[in-house]
Amino acid sequence: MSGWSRAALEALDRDDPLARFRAGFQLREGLLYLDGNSLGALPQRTMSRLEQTVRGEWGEGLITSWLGAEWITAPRRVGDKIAALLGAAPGEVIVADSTSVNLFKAITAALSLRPERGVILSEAGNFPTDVYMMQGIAAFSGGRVRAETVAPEAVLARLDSDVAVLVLTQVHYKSGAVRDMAAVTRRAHEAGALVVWDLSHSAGALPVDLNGADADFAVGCGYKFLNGGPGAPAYIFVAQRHQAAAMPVLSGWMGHAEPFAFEDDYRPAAGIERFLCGTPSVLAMTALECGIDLMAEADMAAIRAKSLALGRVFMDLMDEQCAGLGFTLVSPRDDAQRGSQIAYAHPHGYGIMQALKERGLIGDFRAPDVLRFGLTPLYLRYADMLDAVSLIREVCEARAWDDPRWKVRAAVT
Ligand SMILES: Cc1ncc(COP(=O)(O)O)c(C=O)c1O
Ligand SMILES: Nc1c(O)cccc1C(=O)C[C@H](N)C(=O)O
Repeated sequence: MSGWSRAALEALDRDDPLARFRAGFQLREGLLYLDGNSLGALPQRTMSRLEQTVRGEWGEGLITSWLGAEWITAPRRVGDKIAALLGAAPGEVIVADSTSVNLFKAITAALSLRPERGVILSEAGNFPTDVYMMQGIAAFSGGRVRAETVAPEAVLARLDSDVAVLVLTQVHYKSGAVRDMAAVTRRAHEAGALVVWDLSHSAGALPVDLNGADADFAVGCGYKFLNGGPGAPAYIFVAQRHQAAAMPVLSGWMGHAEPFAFEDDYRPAAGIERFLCGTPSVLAMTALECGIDLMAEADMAAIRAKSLALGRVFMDLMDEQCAGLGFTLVSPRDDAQRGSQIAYAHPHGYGIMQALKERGLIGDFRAPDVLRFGLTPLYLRYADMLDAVSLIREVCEARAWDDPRWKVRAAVT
């Protein structure tokens, strides 16, 4: 027995120091949104801010808004705000492009710092784009570098004098397991390698201390826990100590030392701006900034404490209500090793998730059999955990997965 009564959970909600944030999001009554680790919810303030940017800054100000509305400095301004969430210093993070593109930039910059080494290493089962980018870089290198993946538990032992760059995700997208950033970075540095961290499932979900961990490079998504909107721009961190020597391979004009000098030859900007490439999407950046500003009002220690507590409640209730229904916990039960999502494997995982979505619980399914439930402390309530698990039990007891509509998987799950 978990012992979690509705009254006890509602009492936790009443005492929740983050409770006020829920009203800051557009969430329809009755919806259980457990997918903020894939696409964060819409902050109310984003709508009015976007309208102001579109009508006033674009509509009225037109091109003068690049300076007048400070569009031109937005990548750095928003980057500095993200830096504060990641334990980085101002001038170490810039907002640009997608996470995939920033992976390319970070990996190639790291390779330029280790010209005598030829292996880009990652773990099997990492988020695909991280490994695909490694493979693309290796293919383009004409044999100079090789992309290699090993089993997660074999990564540290594989670090030797061949490895130039280690690419890892701090919180695993499928299991939610957390890597110890400081310990892994230390081991990589001892072996002479640099590390690129993908923080897509960490930023805004748990305290990150890039400089405390002596991190080299990091990248991450703006549209998950940072609530920046679908396709929000991503960010890249380059430690101050690497910035002067790390050469951008995507040498676009926005990363030039003097973009508006329109020189014939590329000269990289002195600082983090060299990791800009082309013109940023101002509307998307505006929406991202709203999400970041909202996140910055919350205490990260409170976010982490509530995220872990929501997870414990969810797992306790699953143990109690869904025992014997075919679920296997995929996420670590230990708080210290878990990010902000709970994943279960189930042989009918896809059908179960479709049935849940029809009934108002949105989570997601990751092939071949994983159901993922994202726990976003800014807008979820403890009582939502009980509603969610009760619905999961109902769907399973009714065998609602067994529906001809779900014999074929949708392209986006
Ligand atoms: C760990 C991780 N990296 C990268 C991405 C995505 O990168 P992009 O925004 O380039 O699609 C995701 C999710 O889509 C992810 O979970
Ligand atoms: N980036 C996504 C997209 O463009 C469509 C649907 C989902 C996504 C995701 O974010 C997937 C996500 N990174 C994951 O952890 O699985």
